[in-house]
Amino acid sequence: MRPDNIISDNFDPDALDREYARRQAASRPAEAPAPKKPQKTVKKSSKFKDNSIVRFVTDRRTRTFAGIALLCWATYLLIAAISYFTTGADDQSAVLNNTVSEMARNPENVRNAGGALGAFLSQNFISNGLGIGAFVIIFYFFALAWKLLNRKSRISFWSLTMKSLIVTITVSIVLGLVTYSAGSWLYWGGVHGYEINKFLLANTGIPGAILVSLLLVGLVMAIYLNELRIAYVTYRRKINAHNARVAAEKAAKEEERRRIEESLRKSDELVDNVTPAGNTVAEEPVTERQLVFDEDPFTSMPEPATDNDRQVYHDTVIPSSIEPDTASEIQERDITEHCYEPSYKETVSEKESETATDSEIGLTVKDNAIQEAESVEMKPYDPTAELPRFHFPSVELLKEVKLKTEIVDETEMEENKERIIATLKNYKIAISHIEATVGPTVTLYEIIPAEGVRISQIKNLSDDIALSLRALGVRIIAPIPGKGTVGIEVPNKDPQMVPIRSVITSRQFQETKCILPMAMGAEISKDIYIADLTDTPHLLVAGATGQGKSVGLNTIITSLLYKKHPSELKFVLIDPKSVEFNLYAKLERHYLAKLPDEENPIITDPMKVVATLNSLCVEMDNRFALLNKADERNIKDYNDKFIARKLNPENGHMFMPYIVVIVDEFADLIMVAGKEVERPIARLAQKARAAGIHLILATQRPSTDVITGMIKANFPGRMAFRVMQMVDSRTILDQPGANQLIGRGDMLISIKGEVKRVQCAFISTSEVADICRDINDQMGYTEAYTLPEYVPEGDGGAGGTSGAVSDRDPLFEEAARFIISSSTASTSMLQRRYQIGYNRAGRLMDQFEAAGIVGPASGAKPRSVLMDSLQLDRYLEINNIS
Ligand SMILES: Nc1ncnc2c1ncn2[C@@H]1O[C@H](COP(=O)(O)OP(=O)(O)OP(=O)(O)O)[C@@H](O)[C@H]1O
Repeated sequence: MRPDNIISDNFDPDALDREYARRQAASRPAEAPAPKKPQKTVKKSSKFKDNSIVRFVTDRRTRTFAGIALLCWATYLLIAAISYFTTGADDQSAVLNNTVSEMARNPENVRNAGGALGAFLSQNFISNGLGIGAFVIIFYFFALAWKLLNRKSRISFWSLTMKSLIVTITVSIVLGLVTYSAGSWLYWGGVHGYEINKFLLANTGIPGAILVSLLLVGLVMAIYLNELRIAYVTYRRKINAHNARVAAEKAAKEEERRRIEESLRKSDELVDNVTPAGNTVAEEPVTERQLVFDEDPFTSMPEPATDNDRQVYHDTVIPSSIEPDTASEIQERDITEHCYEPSYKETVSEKESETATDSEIGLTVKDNAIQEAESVEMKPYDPTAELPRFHFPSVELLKEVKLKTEIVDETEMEENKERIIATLKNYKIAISHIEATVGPTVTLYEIIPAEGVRISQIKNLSDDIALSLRALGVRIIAPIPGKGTVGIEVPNKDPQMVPIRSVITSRQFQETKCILPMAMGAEISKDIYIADLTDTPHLLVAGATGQGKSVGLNTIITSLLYKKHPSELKFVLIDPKSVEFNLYAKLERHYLAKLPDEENPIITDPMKVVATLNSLCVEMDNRFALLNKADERNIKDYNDKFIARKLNPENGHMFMPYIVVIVDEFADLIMVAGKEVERPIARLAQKARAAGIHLILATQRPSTDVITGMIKANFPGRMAFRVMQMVDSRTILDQPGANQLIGRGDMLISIKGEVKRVQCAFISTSEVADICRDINDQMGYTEAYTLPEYVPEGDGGAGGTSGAVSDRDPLFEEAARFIISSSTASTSMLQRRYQIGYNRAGRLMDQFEAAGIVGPASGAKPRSVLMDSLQLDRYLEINNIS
């Protein structure tokens, strides 16, 4: 028997095999041949034997027997050791001069409760051995016995042995020192403690001996401090859990009490309404119950959920004068109307159905009575709990830019004023008042025309005013909506940039209540302009090249990153140019959403864009299904309900993050994928808002072939940077103005029909990189948010791949010839060649595969072409295709 293996914490039968083999090998005669071979033989030959030993040792009965034996042994030792303190002095001479059997022959000479053996063991373990430290050994035996008897015990054999040993030695040495000079019949630290201290005192003096003792005490404390801490934490946790349970029960009871009160109150009203006027019998129970209530409805009234509740409730609440049918109706209506809390409702419904059968009053249990699990006692769901330590990027990552205090000097302003007045005068337009507001890039001169002046007259003078002011891009707003004035925006000679830091640290942004705040920059009034993307709800961004679109998109993303936890927001970043969004790839595990198995978190391949957009449509549909199931109409209410734990995750409910889809260079996408892209975009734009999906499309070319009527109609939010032609301004804003902007982030934003001129906040690429790095350095999810898989129509279906004539694409023959002539077959090639979308090209490729023209797909590589043109001719002929 190998006790080590029996009592080891992590018992490993293989280890037992190995150990056994090792010992067998060790016990072999020295002249045994080369060590390796025989060892193997031994192992093999003893396998059967080993297994039976292992089975025996690990058998539950063996362990139990060993445990009980050890327990008895430890108890015996304890009794003998305790008895030793009162009998040891008397037994000492007998023990020292006799053997155990000699003492046993004269039991009258031994007083120890453990008899001769007890006296012998006590003397040798305590006085001659470890002193009081021997008790630690006894404790050790108890602990081992417990471990053997209790399989779930988490005591580790080696840890227990080591710790017991250290404590035993410490107790022995420390007591040996403390009682070194005490004249006693016993060595309190045992001979062991005494001898060590004798040695230490002789060699190191008192300080050396004390230091050794202190060192040992320190070691023991270090070992047990952690254990004590763990024990304390476990204890606290138990106490807290208990308190929470008690509080929850109390809250639940309180809630139930409130509901019952409410329920009874309503039934009173119903009874009053149903009871014929002047019926005195009806009044009695009400008064009675009111009296009962005044005492305590919970002690004096039976709870409706108990077995007799229906009857009591019936008897008390519903007057006997009411016809049974009416009574049951009242009951049913009352309960279904007022007991809407699921936990209670379930109970009541069950009870009701039972009672209904009993009393045959025909109560029906409504299916919809069981709603989503609601638990009053649970804390609200915390979506951020998975990443509890996530912190928003520090504003220190954004550069502090020293701004000039004076953007426009007084003389410049006065000169401009004079020129405006003079120009207007030339056209016989008199003004009664002029006032200037200096913004970061433009100054707004607000004039109040004299009476009788037609506004349109001023409107037509923008070019003349621009000429006289020698300024580019003068914009006239006539009249300024909501004010009785005409505005003339004149660019400042020295436009000022608006650093993103000033926007992010602004009070407006810090205190904003917007759900998805886009802090875009500063208005002319220098107020920070913040729009809520959820109100927008989809945004078109346009501007000629180099006018600030990309910076604008970065500003939007940054302001969202500074406000939304990764659990609340996901981005789908589409960048056909493959340059703008690369930096954001670092946000993958925190903020990005992508298709399953997609490697690149930034979508650059137009074909994948189509798949992603369609997948977003599936996500939208899935979300709507959940909203319907939860009886909610939009994501906000749904999430609120989920947070309040009124929706059961087991029924598929989950917290939904907002999804913001941003496409940089939409024109490129439309050119490649055309309708294939436009269709899902239009679908999303029409419906996705309620599902928390918002789109931002940016384009350099706001022409009507890119921003089609369908797109325009569904994108109410517009953001226009400088465009070169008025027609582009009209396309994007439905009015001129964007062509008069001065560039470098100067923009017009139209949200909910209101147009504002804003200087877009500037964020540099290095700042974006720093923010992304800061987020990436923090703990994130294991992967990006996974969008649902999208299976293109016809994929895998008979129609798509069968190659049936009716399903065959009209381009089949032409495209097949093209593929054969070019000896390569890829979907993107077909798309480019025939200007078709990804889905159609994919379908064509499937038909080619079904016809045996091309081989199966092999990852990203083009498919192999399996036919030559002659074979193709034959195929077409046989299948009657031409
Ligand atoms: N808000 C701004 N404040 C100050 N300067 C800006 C601002 N926005 C853009 N700029 C300047 O204009 C340059 C071009 O901006 P950006 O890259 O955003 O243009 P774009 O419209 O995206 O161009 P493209 O369509 O060619 O990508 C920037 O490098 C910067 O110098």
